[in-house]
Amino acid sequence: MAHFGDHQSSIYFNGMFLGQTPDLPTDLTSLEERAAEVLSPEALGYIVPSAGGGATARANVAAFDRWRIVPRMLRDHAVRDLATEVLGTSMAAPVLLGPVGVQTLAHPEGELASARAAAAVGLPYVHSTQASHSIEEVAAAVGDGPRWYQLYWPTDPELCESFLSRAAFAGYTHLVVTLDTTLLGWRPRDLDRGYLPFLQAVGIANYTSDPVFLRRLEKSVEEDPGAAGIAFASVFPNPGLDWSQLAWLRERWDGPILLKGIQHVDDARLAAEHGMDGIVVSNHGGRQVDGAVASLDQLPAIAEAVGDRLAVLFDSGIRSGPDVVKALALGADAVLLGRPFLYGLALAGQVGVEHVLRCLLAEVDLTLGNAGYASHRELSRDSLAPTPR
Ligand SMILES: Cc1cc2nc3c(=O)[nH]c(=O)nc-3n(C[C@H](O)[C@H](O)[C@H](O)COP(=O)(O)O)c2cc1C
Ligand SMILES: CCCCCCC(=O)C(=O)O
Repeated sequence: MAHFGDHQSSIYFNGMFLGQTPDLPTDLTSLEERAAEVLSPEALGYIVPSAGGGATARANVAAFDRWRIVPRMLRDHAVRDLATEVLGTSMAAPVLLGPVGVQTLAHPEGELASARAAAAVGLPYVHSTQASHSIEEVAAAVGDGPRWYQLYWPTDPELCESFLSRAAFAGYTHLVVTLDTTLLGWRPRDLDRGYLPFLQAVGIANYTSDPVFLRRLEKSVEEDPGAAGIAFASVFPNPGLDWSQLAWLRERWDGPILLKGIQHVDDARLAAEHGMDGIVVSNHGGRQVDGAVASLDQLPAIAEAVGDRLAVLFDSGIRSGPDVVKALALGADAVLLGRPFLYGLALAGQVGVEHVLRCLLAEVDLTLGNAGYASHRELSRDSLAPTPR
C-alpha cells in the first residue's frame, strides 16, 4: 500500500495519507483559485500567466484531454508501489519538484519550505539557479533527501564553473541544464507592470552569494542595490549556446546531466549523441514560446526515439494524478511538477506543498489501482486510447 511520509493529525482514505490541511482544496484547479486570493498582484502576474496570449500554456493542459485511460479488471492491485529510480536517484514516486525560481514571491520561506516538503514526501527537489535562496541554504533544507541542481548557463565561464563547483560541494548529484530560456520570453503581464523579480535581490540569491559574481560588481550591493540586477542582466542571456559546448560542461560535472526544454525529436537524438544522460520534454509551461506545440504531444515520438538511451522526463501541464499516469504511459520515466506546488506554497508554506504532493501521489495511486495496475511500470501506450472527436 502506498504511503507517503509520517504525520499525525492526518486524513486517511483507503489507507493513504491525503494531507494535513483539510482546509485546503484537494483538486489543484481549486487550489490555484485559492492561491490567487493570497498572492500579491506582482507574484500572481509572474507565476500564473505564460508567454504572449497563453496559447501554448492552454494547449499543454488541453493535450491531456486527448487521451483516456482504459481500465482493466480483475488484476490484483492489493499491493501497490509507486517507488522508482531515475538515473540512480531513488524516489517515492516518479514525480520531482521542478526547478522554479523566486519562490519567496509566493511565501517568505520560499525554496526552503518546498525543499523540506519534497524531502518529507521522498521526492527529489530540483534547485533553480534563479532561486531566492542559495544553493547551500537549500541543500541544508533538503537534508538527506535527493538534490538536483538546475543550471541557467551564464555567459561568464568562470561564474558557471563556480555554480557547478558550489552545487557539487553542497551535495547536488544531478545537473538539469535548461536550454529554452537563453532569452526571457515575451511576458505581457510582467511587461505591463514593469516588474521583473530577477532585477531585484529576490531572484538572484545564487548570484549574490557567489564570490565570482560579486567580483563583477563595481560597487557593493549595499552601496548600490541596483548593481547586482545590472550585473545579473549582463550574464544571464546566453543565446550563443550551441551543442558543441556540452563537452565543456561534461568535463566539469561528474554526475548525470539532463537537458530541459526538449520538444523536437531531432534535439532528443542530439542529446543522446552528445553523451547526455537524460532530457526533460518541456516547453517551460508555455512561458517561453507562445504558439509552440503542447509538450505532451511531443512526448510519444521522443520517448520512442531515445527512451532506450536516455532518461525521459516530462513537464508542462501536469495538473492531476491522471495527467501523471498519462505522461508515464506515453513514455516518460518521471514527471516534474511546476506551478501546482507553488500554489500550495502560497497558501500554507511547507505544509501546503506537502498537501499538494500527497494529494497528487494519492490520486496517482488510486488512478493506477482502479485502472488495474499495481505499479506504474505496467503502463504502456495500450493503457490509453485517443479521445473520440
Ligand atoms: C514561477 C515559475 C518559475 C520558474 N522558474 C524556472 C527556473 O528557474 N528554471 C527552470 O528551468 N524552469 C523554471 N520554470 C519552469 C518549470 O520548471 C516547469 O518547466 C513549468 O512550470 C512546467 O509547466 P507547468 O507549471 O504548467 O506545469 C518556472 C516556472 C514557473 C511557473
Ligand atoms: C531573466 C531571468 C529569467 C529567469 C527565468 C525564471 C524562469 O524560468 C521563469 O520565470 O520561467
